[in-house]
Amino acid sequence: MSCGVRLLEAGHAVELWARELPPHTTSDVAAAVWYPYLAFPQERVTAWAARTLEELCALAAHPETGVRRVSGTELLLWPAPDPWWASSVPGFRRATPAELLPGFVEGYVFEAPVIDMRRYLPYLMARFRRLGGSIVQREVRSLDEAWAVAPLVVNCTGLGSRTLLGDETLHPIRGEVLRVAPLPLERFLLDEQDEARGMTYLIPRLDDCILGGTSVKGSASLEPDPAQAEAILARAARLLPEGTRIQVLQHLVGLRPGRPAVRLELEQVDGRHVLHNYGHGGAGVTLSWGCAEEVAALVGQLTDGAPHVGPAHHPSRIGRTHGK
Ligand SMILES: Cc1cc2nc3c(=O)[nH]c(=O)nc-3n(C[C@H](O)[C@H](O)[C@H](O)COP(=O)(O)OP(=O)(O)OC[C@H]3O[C@@H](n4cnc5c(N)ncnc54)[C@H](O)[C@@H]3O)c2cc1C
Repeated sequence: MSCGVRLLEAGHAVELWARELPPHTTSDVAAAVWYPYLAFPQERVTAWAARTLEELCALAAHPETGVRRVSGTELLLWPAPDPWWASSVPGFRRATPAELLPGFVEGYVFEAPVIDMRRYLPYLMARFRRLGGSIVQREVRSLDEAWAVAPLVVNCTGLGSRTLLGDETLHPIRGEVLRVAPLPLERFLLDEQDEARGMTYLIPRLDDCILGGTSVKGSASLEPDPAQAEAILARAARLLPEGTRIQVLQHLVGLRPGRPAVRLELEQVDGRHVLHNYGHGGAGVTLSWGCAEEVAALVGQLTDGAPHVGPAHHPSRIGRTHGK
């Protein structure tokens, strides 16, 4: 959706094809807080994440986008150096002892965009349509279907590329979160260091709170696991004032598109072009605008940078997003 918006803004004709639409995509399940997690390689991810951070902060000025800037703390059970993405986050600092909860020895304090996907995805779809883009719900079984109607395809099918392209480096990383009624919590809290215990995140939003989470590589089941819900609740309770009542509203499961490296590259097949943009792991929202802008720049280079303003006689399809 971000690619579609940027391509339309650059004057390309864009039609988006998707097998599932919100609220039925992986992106709908995202927690979603800006945080580079399980996405590689570090250098490209840092640049995409930094650019996306700027864009999300700008969107946070408009409440209808569902994006809000929230401060929070990542709690550490044992000392650790600054995370590699720290330099992307203005105001990143170490927690003072008063900001730590019992049992934690250190922490990072930072402000990050929190994106309420139930609001954000409809906002993006409306923005995409207002710019002249069209959305068609359909499955693509082979890129030939898209090339049949457009010279250039942008492939943003996430985990779908495993079947579509036979990309076996792409794998599901199953994640579960709970959407719960608002909690007495103004800041987000992250506690992800102890892998054996499992990661914990509490993300307050305007009218609910997201509790997470899990991360199981290779598991492709979308069935909510009640035992995981109990475990998430127990981990969250440790970070909340004693006796806090938690009312679960929804149990969500999604499959992160894991890959050793995000695939953002142009491929030429028998003289036809496809621009891949998939494999964003646990950070698809965090990298979205940075990647979209790189895609738009590559499309610009392919089309000699010439904007394609006005009605397209032969609109090109860009993968899930199509453009010219
Ligand atoms: C529990 C959980 C928590 C997460 N939390 C965060 C977070 O806090 N921050 C963050 O940045 N990220 C988070 N993520 C990761 C994030 O959700 C993903 O990285 C992101 O959703 C990937 O986006 P995408 O557009 O590539 O894939 P998707 O959202 O899966 O979209 C792919 C689209 O392609 C379509 N498609 C696939 N195959 C085909 C086909 N053959 N034909 C036609 N259409 C097709 C699908 O129907 C869908 O519309 C989380 C994920 C999970 C599961």
